[in-house]
Order: sequence, then structure tokens, then C-alpha cells
Amino acid sequence: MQLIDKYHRKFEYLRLSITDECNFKCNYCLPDGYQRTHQKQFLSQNEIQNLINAFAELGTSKVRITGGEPSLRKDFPNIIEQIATTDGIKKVVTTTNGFNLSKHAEHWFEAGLSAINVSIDSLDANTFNLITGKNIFHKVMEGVDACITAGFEQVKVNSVLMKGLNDNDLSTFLAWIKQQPIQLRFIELMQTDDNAEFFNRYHLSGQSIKDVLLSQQWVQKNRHANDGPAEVFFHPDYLGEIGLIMPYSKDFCDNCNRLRVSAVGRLHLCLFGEDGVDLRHLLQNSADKAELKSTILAALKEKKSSHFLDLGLTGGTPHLASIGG
Ligand SMILES: Nc1nc2c(ncn2[C@@H]2O[C@H](COP(=O)(O)OP(=O)(O)OP(=O)(O)O)[C@@H](O)[C@H]2O)c(=O)[nH]1
Ligand SMILES: C[S@@+](CC[C@H](N)C(=O)[O-])C[C@H]1O[C@@H](n2cnc3c(N)ncnc32)[C@H](O)[C@@H]1O
Ligand code: SF4
Ligand code: SF4
Repeated sequence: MQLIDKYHRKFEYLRLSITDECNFKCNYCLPDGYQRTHQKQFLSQNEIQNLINAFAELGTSKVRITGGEPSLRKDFPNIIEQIATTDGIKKVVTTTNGFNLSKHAEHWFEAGLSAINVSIDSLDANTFNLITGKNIFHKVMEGVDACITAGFEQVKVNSVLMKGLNDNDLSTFLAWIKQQPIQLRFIELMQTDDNAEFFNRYHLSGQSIKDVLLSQQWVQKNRHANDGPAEVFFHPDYLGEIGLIMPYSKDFCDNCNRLRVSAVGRLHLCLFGEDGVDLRHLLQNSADKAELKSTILAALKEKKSSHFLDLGLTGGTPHLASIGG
């Protein structure tokens, strides 16, 4: 039994959100901060274990723990360890805003985290503050250094491209990664239910960056099966790499290799899909594993070939914190 859809795409990568909550106010994601509308019970460690056991038996080998801000959970290191020691899981990775990274990078590495992605939208402390609502740029950068020292096999930095806010920063970013073994990724700003006006004002294609890179002898790398969606470029004079995540480009979804489960246990077939399929009642007891697996397999039959962002359809995703990006 394998997770393969009708377009012959194989899904070995699970993005698991463990909380919706976040302590940042990124202007493209949660500009007014996290709003606690009603008390939600996020997945417990027991529920997570039952979920991961089923996915691993269906061929999942890589799990990204995301959120909201995943490291806000006190049991975050336990969750890392628990997933990393599940049979069949080869890689446990996370995406974080880095607020407590300098303190915990080594601890998470020891718990079994193999790689880490840190979101840093600008290398200018004031602009960072303006975008995220947090005046802790230097602390986050210390966290990136702590990741490199801790020995993670890969450290990536995510930067959402925004017209007039950080699109002139390419040379500063390039100077930074010349001597740093970091994969720096520029992500095209995506429209969600809540950010239409912001999107119209700030969205910018990554193609202009691609053109600059190719004109400066950067070379595109081949993709591997479990890789994320970035087009990756290297240069012999740079220790770091550049990645471009361009969901508005043609054929972006042809390589889709990931499924998502939200922090309340709903299976989402696409970042911009509809409501999702409730799995939670099947996560309470390990004896329900067979039914859980068949529910996931049945749901996959409905996965669409692509998103419909070019038609302005955001599939009911209010913001990416709600489902883990
Ligand atoms: N449209 C779309 N965007 C995605 C998808 N996966 C990731 N992204 C975007 O890319 C951002 C960065 O993703 P990360 O959490 O760093 O993970 P990744 O790029 O899948 O990870 P790697 O495995 O490290 O390459 C996400 O927050 C999204 O904004 C996807 O399947 N579809
Ligand atoms: C939703 S966050 C969750 C993890 C963590 N809080 C963080 O920011 O790294 C994951 C990623 O989604 C990206 N993101 C959020 N909203 C986005 C949007 N509308 N368009 C593109 N990327 C977005 C963020 O920059 C971040 O890199
Ligand atoms: S992008 Fe991440 S850090 Fe920023 S508000 Fe969204 S969930 Fe929080
Ligand atoms: S937008 Fe949906 S179909 Fe396309 S790559 Fe992302 S998750 Fe896959």
C-alpha cells in the first residue's frame, strides 16, 4: 500500500502541524497576531504516534513539524524524538520563526531533528521588525549560527518575497551566504483567504531573481524524490545555495510530493484545498490503524492536479499558520 495519486505522484513527505498558535505577527500571515477564538485541543503525543505509525506504513519517510510556531509547544523535543524513532521515518525536520532557536538548537538536534528551516524575511533588523512585529532579528540570527554549530545536515532560511519591502536585498543575502553553508530560499508571496489586499500590493514573481542568478553563473541542481518544492541553484564561489519557491509558475504542482495534517487532525490534500478530512476519531486507539490507513488512501483519490491560485481561489485557507505552510 503506497500513497500514489491518479496523476502518478508519490507522497513520502508529511507536513504535520502541531499548533496553530504563533507569537509573531508576520504581515503576510497573521498581521493582527494569533486570535484565540475558542479553546482548541491540539494533537496529543499519543494521537501523533498513531498518525505517524499509519503514515510510515504507507511509505512516508520524511516528516516536517510545523505550525503556527511549532516550538511554542513545551513537548516539542518529545515530539521530535517520538517521530524520529518511528520505524520507517528517515528524516524529521521543522520550520520555525527561530525565536528560541539560539537556546534550543542543540537540544532539538540531540532529540533527532535532522534539518531545520528558519524564516528570516530580511537581513535588516528594522525591516525584520516591520515584517514580523518582533524586534529580535539578532537573536534569530544567533539561532541560525547555533544550528550550524549543532551539526544539522542542512540549514535553510525562508524569505517571502515582497515588492518594495525586501526585493532589493538580493546582494545583501548573496554576500551573507558566500561564506555560510545555508540554503536561502525566496518564496513567492501566496494569496490566502485573509490577505487578498496585501497580496495584490506586494506579490512579486521569483523569475526576476532566477534571471539574475543565471546571468551570474549560478547553476540549477537536479531534484530528488523527497525534496521540497524549491528550484535550487549553486555557484562555485559560494558555500551557500539559493532556492526559489514559485507556486505561480507553470507545472509547479507536477512535483507535488507532500500531504498535510493540521494540528486538530484533519488531512489536507493540498495547501489550498478545502476543509480536509477528519482523522481524529481514528487516532485515539492504535487498534484503528487499518481503518486510518484506508481512510487516508481513499481520500487521496480526490487529490486535484494543482491549486487554483491563478483563478484567485484559495480553497478556504485563511492564512498559512492555519495549516502549516
Ligand atoms: N504552494 C505550495 N507552497 C509550498 C508547498 N510546500 C511548501 N510551500 C511553501 O514553501 C514554504 C517553505 O516550506 P518549508 O516549510 O520551508 O518546507 P519545504 O520547502 O517543503 O522544505 P524542504 O523539504 O526543506 O525543501 C512553505 O511555507 C510554503 O510557503 C506546497 O506544497 N505548495
Ligand atoms: C506558516 S509558517 C509556520 C512555521 C513558522 N511559524 C515559520 O514562520 O517558519 C511556514 C512558512 O510559511 C511562510 N508563509 C506564511 N504565509 C505565507 C504566504 N502567504 N505566502 C508565502 N509564504 C508564506 C512563512 O514565511 C514560513 O516560512
Ligand atoms: S509565518 Fe510563521 S512566524 Fe510568521 S505569523 Fe505565520 S506562523 Fe507565525
Ligand atoms: S499547491 Fe497543492 S498540489 Fe500544488 S504543490 Fe502545493 S500542495 Fe501540492
